[in-house]
Amino acid sequence: MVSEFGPSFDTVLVVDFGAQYAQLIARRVRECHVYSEIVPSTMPVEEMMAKNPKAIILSGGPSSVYAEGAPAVPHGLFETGVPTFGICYGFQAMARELGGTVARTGVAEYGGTPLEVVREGVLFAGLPGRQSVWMSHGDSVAAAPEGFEVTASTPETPVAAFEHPARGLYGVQFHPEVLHSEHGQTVLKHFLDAAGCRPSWTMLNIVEDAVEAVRAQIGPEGRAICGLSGGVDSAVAAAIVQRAIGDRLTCVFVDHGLLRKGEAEQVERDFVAATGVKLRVVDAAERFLKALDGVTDPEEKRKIIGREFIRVFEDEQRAVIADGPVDFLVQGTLYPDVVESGGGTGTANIKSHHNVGGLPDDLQFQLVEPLRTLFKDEVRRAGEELGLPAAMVWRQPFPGPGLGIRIVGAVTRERLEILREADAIAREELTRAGLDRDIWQCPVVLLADVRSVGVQGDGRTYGHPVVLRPVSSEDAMTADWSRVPYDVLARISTRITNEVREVNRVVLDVTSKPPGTIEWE
Ligand SMILES: Nc1ncnc2c1ncn2[C@@H]1O[C@H](COP(=O)(O)OP(=O)(O)OP(=O)(O)O)[C@@H](O)[C@H]1O
Ligand SMILES: O=c1[nH]c(=O)c2[nH+]cn([C@@H]3O[C@H](COP(=O)(O)O)[C@@H](O)[C@H]3O)c2[nH]1
Ligand SMILES: NC(=O)CC[C@H](N)C(=O)O
Ligand SMILES: [Mg+2]
Repeated sequence: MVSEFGPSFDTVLVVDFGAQYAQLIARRVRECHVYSEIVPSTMPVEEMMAKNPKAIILSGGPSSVYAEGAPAVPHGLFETGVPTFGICYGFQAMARELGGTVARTGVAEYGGTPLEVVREGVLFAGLPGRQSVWMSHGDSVAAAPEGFEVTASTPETPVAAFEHPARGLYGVQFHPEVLHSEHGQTVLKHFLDAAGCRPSWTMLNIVEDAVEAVRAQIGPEGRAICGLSGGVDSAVAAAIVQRAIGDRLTCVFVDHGLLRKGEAEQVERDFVAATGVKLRVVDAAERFLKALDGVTDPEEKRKIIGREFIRVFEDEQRAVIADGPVDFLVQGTLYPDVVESGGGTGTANIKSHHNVGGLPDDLQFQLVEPLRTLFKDEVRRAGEELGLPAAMVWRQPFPGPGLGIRIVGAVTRERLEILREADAIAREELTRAGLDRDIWQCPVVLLADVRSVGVQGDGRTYGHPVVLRPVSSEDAMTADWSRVPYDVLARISTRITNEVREVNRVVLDVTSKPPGTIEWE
């Protein structure tokens, strides 16, 4: 914003090399009260300079810097004199561009890694000499460019951070934007301070902006239906749209047969009570299970579920048409759904979220997605502002494709029943132990095509394992496995093997994200 007295806040550009975390970097900058926006790495430097950036951050990315077609540092960027901070791929790209060397050393680092600060310099000023950082890389900087000082290393990566303060250039191999990097936010803040960014930007009221935007998109006569799942994202999206267009909104809850025990009843009861919104409940189990018959490939499952959702919404579109045509479909899509579905610039497709990458090509609706640039915790804050009940705002996420992507193997009614029982026990025990808020979510996964031998009641069993996947996370982009107390795990295991006949083994998933994702499919 520029007034006659000059700009009131500074802008930081995040140059996106196809990172999983570009939006997260932008958000961390906004948390420092500095305005930030993401630009593609293909944007010409002149266009970037037109935005008058006070600082630039080069993001991570999936490519290898020397690979054919790898995104390059925008031509002429380092000649602009704008202070620049490279992260992971951005760090490697900076090193390479300025005459250092990058190599595939054969040793990758994923997840929590101990970092040793060898010189505080600007980035690590006042921070502990040893700290844990979050890594996700296969390439490494073998030699820093001339004039740069190496400031940190890890056991596998001798050059884990470098800087050239006189030129305003800084870089780290780790991901400071990820909360699991102990002092990441401080490192970022040190860069912003060094670049002279003033902490003068405060977030505009997300909710009011969103209501206005929805009103403008749908217009004074338009009607919408909203896919409502009982989860927080669709609840907040529905509340925003309800504010914008009132009773021209109809919510549709789809029971696809892949829900958890008691879920359909609970959503129907609690949601209407809390919001007073018009709700239609559709029993579509038959059609989803038929479409999924024999399908084992995760992406195929996701695409089928995404398509069937839309077909149900189209049926509903016809069913409520009496009040006037319905052209808009509201979804509680969040930024991570978009990123993981490969929706960023050059971002890899990790999995097609049913509501993004799983949508059919012949979609008859215009999508209304008021939360598309936000993260879960921002959505929760919006929900609180909208006055939604705490139980709804703090509900653990549950994926739209439901138990369909928690059965490794084909989905059948019998397998769903087994998983539903095991899942209900795990949820009950975690709630009883008071862990609901500590744990982001705890998928229970049925390894339907795996069998193992057990001994129960002195007899041999040949049953299936289930996996417990409790994770802690801030926004599902990264996660760590939750350290659930052993006695709680023991109770869950005993109860599941006692009460669910087909399951004779319970295993715990102790993988962070990355490298694992939260759901198994
Ligand atoms: N059973 C369902 N019926 C109707 N729409 C659904 C259903 N499940 C998911 N959706 C739609 O897909 C969107 C994405 O699902 P997702 O699970 O990411 O969000 P959510 O269920 O609203 O929140 P949460 O992430 O907390 O579970 C939802 O916001 C909603 O619009
Ligand atoms: O609505 C959804 N539709 C989907 O297709 C989908 N896939 C994963 N998830 C949820 O997203 C978060 C991140 O999950 P992953 O680490 O498995 O990608 C976790 O919270 C997952 O439960 C989905 N939600
Ligand atoms: N997260 C990243 O930016 C990874 C950078 C690069 N692709 C590597 O593997 O080293
Ligand atoms: Mg959900």
